[in-house]
Amino acid sequence: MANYFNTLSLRDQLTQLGKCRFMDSSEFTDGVNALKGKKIVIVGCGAQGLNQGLNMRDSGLDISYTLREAAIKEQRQSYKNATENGFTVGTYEELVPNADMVINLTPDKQHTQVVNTVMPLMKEGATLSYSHGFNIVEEGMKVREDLTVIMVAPKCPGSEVREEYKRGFGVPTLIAVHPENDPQGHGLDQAKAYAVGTGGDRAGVLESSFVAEVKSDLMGEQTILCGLLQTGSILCFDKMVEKGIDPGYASKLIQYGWETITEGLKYGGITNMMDRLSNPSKIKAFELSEELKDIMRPLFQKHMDDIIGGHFSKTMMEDWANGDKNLLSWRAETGETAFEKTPAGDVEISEQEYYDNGVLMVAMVRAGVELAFEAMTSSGIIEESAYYESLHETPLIANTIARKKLFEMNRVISDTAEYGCYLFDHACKPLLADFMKKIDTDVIGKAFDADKNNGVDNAKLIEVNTALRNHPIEVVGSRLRASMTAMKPIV
Ligand SMILES: NC(=O)C1=CN([C@@H]2O[C@H](COP(=O)(O)OP(=O)(O)OC[C@H]3O[C@@H](n4cnc5c(N)ncnc54)[C@H](OP(=O)(O)O)[C@@H]3O)[C@@H](O)[C@H]2O)C=CC1
Ligand SMILES: CC[C@](O)(C(C)=O)C(=O)O
Ligand SMILES: [Mg+2]
Ligand SMILES: [Mg+2]
Repeated sequence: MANYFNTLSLRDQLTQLGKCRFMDSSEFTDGVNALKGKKIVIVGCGAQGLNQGLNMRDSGLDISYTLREAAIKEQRQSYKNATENGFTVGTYEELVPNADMVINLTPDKQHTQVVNTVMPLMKEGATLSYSHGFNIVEEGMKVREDLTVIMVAPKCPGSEVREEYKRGFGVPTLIAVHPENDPQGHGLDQAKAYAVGTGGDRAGVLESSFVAEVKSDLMGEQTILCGLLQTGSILCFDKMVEKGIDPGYASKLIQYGWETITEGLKYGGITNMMDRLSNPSKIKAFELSEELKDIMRPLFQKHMDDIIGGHFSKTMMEDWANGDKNLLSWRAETGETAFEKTPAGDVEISEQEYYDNGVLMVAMVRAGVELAFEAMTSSGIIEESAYYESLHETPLIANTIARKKLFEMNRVISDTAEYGCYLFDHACKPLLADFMKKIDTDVIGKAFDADKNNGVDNAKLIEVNTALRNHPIEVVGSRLRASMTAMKPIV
């Protein structure tokens, strides 16, 4: 199998990378009808499998789970997830031959083996679905010609797919039909019905391509969504402790701080997040973030280049072949960091204090979101898609850190995202070493405007506000958020 993207002509690469159409809510009036009464069998019952299945069943669809035999026999967690929630569970032989749609929600590393096992059992004309296109795009999986191949990719961790659905909202979702596999021409209708089933249509659906999803998803998760939140957590915690801030306070400020400040981001973009700071703090956060952008830009660009060219997927697949040696040692290393090992203190931190005492965190979020967006859009990824993969998803990942720190984030995201997160973190920490030497508690741990820093130059403030409000991510963001009328608050 060869990297599918690299086999395309430049013209086709650009067409597929740029495929992205924000769908109007009127296109979903048929609801789940295209899948109503169809037998839908999900392979795997982990982060995405369980939560998508719960939503789709609540939306009136017929969902059951197929697991590998050992998982059923040993009653593993995936078996418990499915049976304790009242779903039918069966082996591949029992459930796949009758399925109208098979949804592959196993880890990306397993896709070639899973698809090669399941495909011969699938009935003529059935549909195979993915939630991430790695297997098709990076590994070049060829699927039987009579099968329809679609993708419904929630831009969010599985846990939040469920939480947002229960709140009456949903998560932005990319849908796509693989151009090589749409023999009956009904792939798009099925993908739309599936997105309604998970609640994705309430938050916004992009009709995209496997290629655009993979390249943007990998970029978002490696950089702003997971990589920078990990780097920022570790660096900010270590700095506060070095400067004498109580470790319990520092731990709490970071664990819950990302969630609190990015809630402002989710509602009103970077403008609103920065507006939550006092004017002197906002100017300071702006200056820090400009400096951070200059330092980190080459790293963001390298990640984008490695993703587009296939170097990232090649090296990750080498680690798969090597028994996940890097992934497992990096995971263990993360568990040993002082931030991870220091429990949040029993101290009250008000919502506003997370902003006031977290100026550096706000600066990191602004820098990371804008850099990821800029790197994606300059590589041919459309702005709407880049917005979801940077700004919109950051709060959803931050929610997982609030639950159980980096351990929880890395547990909930896919193994692919976790690998890329560590890769970025290892390159980013040394890059920020000199920058961090200059950092003191006035921008992390204490309020910047507490005593002497409480005046502003009007001209400077106007310049900062203009720069923030006119960034292209703010322009596309305010348009997209206008359609998210059912968004519900978290904190
Ligand atoms: N995690 C996330 O939030 C997101 C994930 N995605 C994508 O969704 C897909 C699923 O990822 P995710 O939910 O993280 O996966 P998980 O790691 O949470 O899911 C693991 C599930 O797959 C099963 N599984 C593992 N290995 C095999 C195998 N060899 N054969 C059959 N079943 C196997 C496990 O069952 P058992 O080991 O018990 O047999 C378990 O049920 C991926 O393509 C990912 O990129 C997309 C968006 C977000
Ligand atoms: C953030 C990573 C992700 O792409 C996701 C939750 O959307 C993943 O692969 O887990
Ligand atoms: Mg994703
Ligand atoms: Mg991903």
